[in-house]
Amino acid sequence: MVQKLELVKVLRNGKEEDVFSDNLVPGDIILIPPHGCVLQCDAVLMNGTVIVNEAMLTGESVPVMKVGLPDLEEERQKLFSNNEHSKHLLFCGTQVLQTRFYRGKSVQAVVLRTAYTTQKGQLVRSIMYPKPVDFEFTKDLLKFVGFLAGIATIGLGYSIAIMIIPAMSIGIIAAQMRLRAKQIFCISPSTINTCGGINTVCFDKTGTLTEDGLDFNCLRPISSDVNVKNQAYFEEETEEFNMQSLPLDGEILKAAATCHSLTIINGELCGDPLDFILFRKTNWILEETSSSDEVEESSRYDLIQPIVIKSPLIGNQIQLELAVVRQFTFNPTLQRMAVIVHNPQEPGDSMFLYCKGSPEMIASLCCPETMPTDYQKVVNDYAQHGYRLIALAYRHLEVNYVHAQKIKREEIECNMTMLGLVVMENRVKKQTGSVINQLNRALIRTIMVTGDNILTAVSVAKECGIIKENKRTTFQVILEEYPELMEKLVCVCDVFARMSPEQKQQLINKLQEVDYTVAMCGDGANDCAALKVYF
Ligand SMILES: Nc1ncnc2c1ncn2[C@@H]1O[C@H](COP(=O)(O)OP(=O)(O)OP(=O)(O)O)[C@@H](O)[C@H]1O
Repeated sequence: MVQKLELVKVLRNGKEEDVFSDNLVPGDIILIPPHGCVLQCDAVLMNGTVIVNEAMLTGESVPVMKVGLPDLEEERQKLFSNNEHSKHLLFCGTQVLQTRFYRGKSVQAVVLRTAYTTQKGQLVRSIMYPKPVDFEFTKDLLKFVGFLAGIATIGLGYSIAIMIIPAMSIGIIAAQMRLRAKQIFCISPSTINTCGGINTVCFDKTGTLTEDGLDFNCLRPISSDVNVKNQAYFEEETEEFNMQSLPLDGEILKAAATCHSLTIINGELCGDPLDFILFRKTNWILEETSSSDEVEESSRYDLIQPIVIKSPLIGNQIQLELAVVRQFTFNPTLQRMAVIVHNPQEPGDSMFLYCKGSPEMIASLCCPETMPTDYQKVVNDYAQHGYRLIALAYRHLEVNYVHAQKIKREEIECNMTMLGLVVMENRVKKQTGSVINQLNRALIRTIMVTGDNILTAVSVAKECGIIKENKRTTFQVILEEYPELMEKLVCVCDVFARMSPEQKQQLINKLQEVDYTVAMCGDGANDCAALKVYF
């Protein structure tokens, strides 16, 4: 049930061997085929990058990119941790869609766990043998049965006490059948009683309360013409990316075209919807080199990772080609992603870092003189109207290819130049309002837990009926500085914004500590921790 019996290529004693998947042991080095495969164990990626579909574990339909463990002395000293090294972990049952590698070297991973000890194995175990849950309801039921039994012993109704347990079981079976008729399958029947007692439901915003897709609204480029006012300033709002009309020689366009984790799978461009919309808007072209032309492409781009982004061919304009040398994938805790880009027409040690992320985070990493004085005001104006904002920044780097592969992101994601803001619209789902309304009418409290900006969150919360008035707080500050206030705040606040995955989990814990019975509703990988606490 956990793993299929398949032949897997492993490297043992320096030789390639085919072994059956049930003979894999922790420490084996597996070779991942370039055309992909379904993984039969949990493993740590050692080199190259792979695109994996983890839908069967996380429910996330967008494929994710995993990168090889960095070959750094510092990294070797660290103890392996599932959370910290999640970008290097491949899970049993997930599907590798694509691999990227250099100089014909095969992509290797070290087996970490097999069979029932894998993440999938643990999931199967928890479904087959759910933990006995000590629900309040069951406790109360036993007390009640005890009470009736007491009465029965004094001769009033022995038969009632005997009947109460079968009656409860029949009730649960009937409830299960009603749920099944609505296509709701319950793996732990005792949970049904608890669901009846739910008085709080937490919702993730993006993709749960709002649509998965986004609409591009406009671009707010920043002028670098600091001579005029000695400070950068926002240019006019524009609806198109146009190289000629954009400042800084089109750096903002290059940032939007290269700073993403999109990939081509079966001829189709796949990835994060936000990245997808932004890239599509630029009209640039993404090319992935296949294994057959890998050597030729590698030599063209000085052996860099074979992702090439080209500007569209318009009239007799020169086509610009940029190669993505390294990707620092999006991390919700860091609220940003970045890429190192090289133009093969320029010297080998001239590279650019393009970074995009939340407006607050990117602003904190930019040089102050590159920031318009009204930056916060412009951000707040859009956020108050419910727009989703992404800031873009860049920095010139003097590093060669080898150095670019080893450099730590904290070392380069600083002293950047702010390029501008991308304004996106994220519409509320049609059914959201009625669901929230239904919950409110049933006197069930609704809470929004989101990684997005507080003003955007409040605007969306108002639109879908979660709040009627502004209530704001900064979760982390209160958690660290005033832990004694936390219990009171979780009882009154209805919107929790800029929440990292760990904070979402902490919030659910806190609500449970103050005796709320909490349900969590989320769609993304950043909700997994919070979803898990509920169970
Ligand atoms: N692909 C991306 N590239 C760069 N920055 C991003 C990307 N996706 C999101 N961000 C920024 O990081 C912030 C945090 O993202 P996160 O996924 O935790 O929350 P969210 O998507 O805004 O909301 P929710 O938690 O409701 O899904 C976002 O508000 C956005 O500013």
